[in-house]
Amino acid sequence: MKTLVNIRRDLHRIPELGFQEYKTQAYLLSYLHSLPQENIEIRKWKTGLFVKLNGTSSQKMIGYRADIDGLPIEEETGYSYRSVHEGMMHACGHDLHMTIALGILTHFVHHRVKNDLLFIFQPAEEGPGGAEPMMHSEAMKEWKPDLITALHIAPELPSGTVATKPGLLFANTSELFIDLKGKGGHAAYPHTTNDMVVAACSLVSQLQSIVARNVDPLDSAVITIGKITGGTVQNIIAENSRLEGTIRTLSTESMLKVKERIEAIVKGLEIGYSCQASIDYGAMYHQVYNHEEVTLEFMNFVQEHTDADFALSKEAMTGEDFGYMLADIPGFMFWLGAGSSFGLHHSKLSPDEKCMETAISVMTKYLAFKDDR
Ligand SMILES: CC(=O)N[C@@H](CCC[C@H](N)C(=O)O)C(=O)O
Repeated sequence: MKTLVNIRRDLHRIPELGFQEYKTQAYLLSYLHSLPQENIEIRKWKTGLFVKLNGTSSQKMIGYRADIDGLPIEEETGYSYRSVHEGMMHACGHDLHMTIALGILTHFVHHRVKNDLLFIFQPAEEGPGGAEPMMHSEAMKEWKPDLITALHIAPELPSGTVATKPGLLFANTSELFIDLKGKGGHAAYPHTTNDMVVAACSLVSQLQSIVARNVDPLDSAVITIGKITGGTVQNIIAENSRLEGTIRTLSTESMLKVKERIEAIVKGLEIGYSCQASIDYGAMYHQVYNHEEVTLEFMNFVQEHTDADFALSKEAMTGEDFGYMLADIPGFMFWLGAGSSFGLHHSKLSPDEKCMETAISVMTKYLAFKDDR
């Protein structure tokens, strides 16, 4: 049997983007098939999996979700087990999330509980979002959990720390794609063109004013443009440019306000730069809202019945489509400290693998505790 560390490293080597997690799914299936099969039911869903462990005398179904996709980042960790997929990396800890889920699942294959347990290996968390369509799947309709939980690694917290809070944990998100089309031409004749590199630069600056001047400072919002492309070569004025980004807000009102302002600014840009613009909001994620009672129970449980250090979280501007699951099923998400000096979405993210043992110990104890409640 492989160790958890070996499993994590195997998965780390093969990061795949959303809905392309074929090798990952095959790896997970091969591991699951190596376990005693008597009480396991497995259903594939696109590149994800639903894995049900049948309880001994089930009254309830408890769900545990792990996301499985990687990011389009060229890894720079220097690990001997670094990604073998060029330009892709598990830079958000989903390799650890999957390994932890397998660790919990394996424990309960050998130590059965009364409740049914549903492990959800979900594709495309980074985009375009697997949780919402998974919620509408046949498997989820038949195996809908009564309670659902998930974790996310937190590189900035000491390894093994468990952190969460009742209520709002993660922001509402919307992707943002803006395409600009003007008039290209010779670099030496700017007066005959409408330069879309200049328009894109101006737009990025104008977008900054929305959070600074249109959103209530006590109701946080973020607009990040993570990628700009435009033009063809150094001595041609660009006819096209494209901005790619994301919007984060703590309230839905602010999300609407931000979008309204983006649309007004883009209209102004069209007039000012004699160009055409189009806006696409891509994937939007529901906020992650932890159900009060069950989250408080978990927080007390961690402090009273486990060796893990507990910290009370603040809201974060990260997004997570697990929010869609929590919108329909009671439950909670928590951060798991992973002690890395490089953060999420960084090419050198190096989580401490020992945090996986803590998570498995906390969750196996907690799920056994929930068996009588
Ligand atoms: C935990 C985490 O980092 N999640 C991602 C989710 C991204 C959603 C979507 N692609 C977007 O950019 O809005 C995050 O960036 O917070």
